[in-house]
Amino acid sequence: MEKDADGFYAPAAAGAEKKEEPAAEDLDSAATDLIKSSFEVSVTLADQQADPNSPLFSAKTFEQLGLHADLLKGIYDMGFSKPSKIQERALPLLLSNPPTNMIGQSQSGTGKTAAFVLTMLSRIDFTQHKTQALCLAPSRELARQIMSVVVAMGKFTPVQTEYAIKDNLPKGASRVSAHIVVGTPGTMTDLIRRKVIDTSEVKVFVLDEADNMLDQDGLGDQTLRVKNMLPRTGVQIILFSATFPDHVRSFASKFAPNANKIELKKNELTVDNIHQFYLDCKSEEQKFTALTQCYELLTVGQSIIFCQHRHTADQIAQRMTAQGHKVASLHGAKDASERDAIIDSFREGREKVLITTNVIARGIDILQVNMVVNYDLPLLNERDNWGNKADSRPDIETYIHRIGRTGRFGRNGTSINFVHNKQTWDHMAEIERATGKKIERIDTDNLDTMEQQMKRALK
Ligand SMILES: Nc1ncnc2c1ncn2[C@@H]1O[C@H](COP(=O)(O)OP(=O)(O)OP(=O)(O)O)[C@@H](O)[C@H]1O
Repeated sequence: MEKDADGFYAPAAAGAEKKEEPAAEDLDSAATDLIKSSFEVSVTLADQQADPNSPLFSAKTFEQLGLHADLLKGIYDMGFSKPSKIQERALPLLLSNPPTNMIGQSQSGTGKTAAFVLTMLSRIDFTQHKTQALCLAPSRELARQIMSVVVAMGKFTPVQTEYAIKDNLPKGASRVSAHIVVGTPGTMTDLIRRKVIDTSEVKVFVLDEADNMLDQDGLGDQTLRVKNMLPRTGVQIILFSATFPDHVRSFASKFAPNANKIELKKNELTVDNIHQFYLDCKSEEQKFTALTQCYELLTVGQSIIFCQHRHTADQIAQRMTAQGHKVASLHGAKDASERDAIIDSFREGREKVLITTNVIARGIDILQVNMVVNYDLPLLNERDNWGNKADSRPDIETYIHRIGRTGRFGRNGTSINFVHNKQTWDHMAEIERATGKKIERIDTDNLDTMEQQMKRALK
């Protein structure tokens, strides 16, 4: 199967036909970047997959993991040659009978998607035209990406798929009989309630970004509602994430009882190939100046800039556009079709810089992204007992997921945090403590030194 420049698996021929042709100059630069990066990656990837300390290490082959021949064909067609550590450890447990629940943790970009997608595909009886696997993700962008992996891995199977995301089903659709349905919890609940999706034959229920999906302050209620509409017995529940904070862990164990567990230690939460920096700004306003100074670096590959609020993302995008830069902004206030167009265009490399909020902090896999900027550090949205906004604390999990948008599957990546006052300094120190990783200062006094320092990290 053809992989896009960024490694996104477009649904076979239909996707390829729909794609507009990029301008010739874009093609040139994309091709040069691609050749360079895939060469570097193929050299280092083999080394990393042979290093027992790497999250990409495996002692086994895909053949040894007990997968059906049609799925092996799909895997090799996607260009995978060896499993990663999480795939090697999780797949035999996931595929054994009787089916057992799984709570699986592995760092961002280490191949969790393949582990749960192969499980869904392995458990389907293709002679039955009934929905047998449901997968939930926190955003439509991630649901669409997971679907592209289902379609790519299932290319040599007769799998039928359907989305449960907003504005996607044809109006008036009365029944979905696809084997696998991937979606977001609100729409999935709605479609099951309206009996558009029949859950009576569901055998596998996957939560990607499971800690987020189970969080009682967020999507937890909706996810639980979906689970309560599934058969009481015989459903294998699979939870995956790079993070499982303590307050979610115990709920996860109740949600997926008697699960096999694969866990990370605290100091393993982030991968070493993401180089973390901070930029010392004098004020909130100086952050924007610093950002524009970094612009050349931001466009060396592709980059994602994270802001706390939608209006900040829009504002920065407007100001950068006014200065003649080509950037895109994406957040939850945009409508569904606009969101799809923006992320697809970024995946195709049409824009080099994407300014966004936490909406795409998790799961999004675009191999060409080699820099992530935390323009605002992520904050927990906490309230005190009286419902007032509590003192802000950094959101460690979101930080880990945000920086994980770069450094995918052994590639080098860089993250830059903007700090500008005592509070943001304290937040950064707390993030360093929690992840056990040092965040290095970037020297902004001398732009040349700064550029050299950053380019070294990107090599
Ligand atoms: N065995 C493999 N060999 C080569 N590439 C792989 C393999 N497994 C996964 N990949 C690639 O690695 C990248 C990251 O995989 P994936 O998106 O599944 O990571 P993840 O662990 O789910 O990350 P996150 O926590 O950010 O969601 C993808 O581009 C995927 O195609």
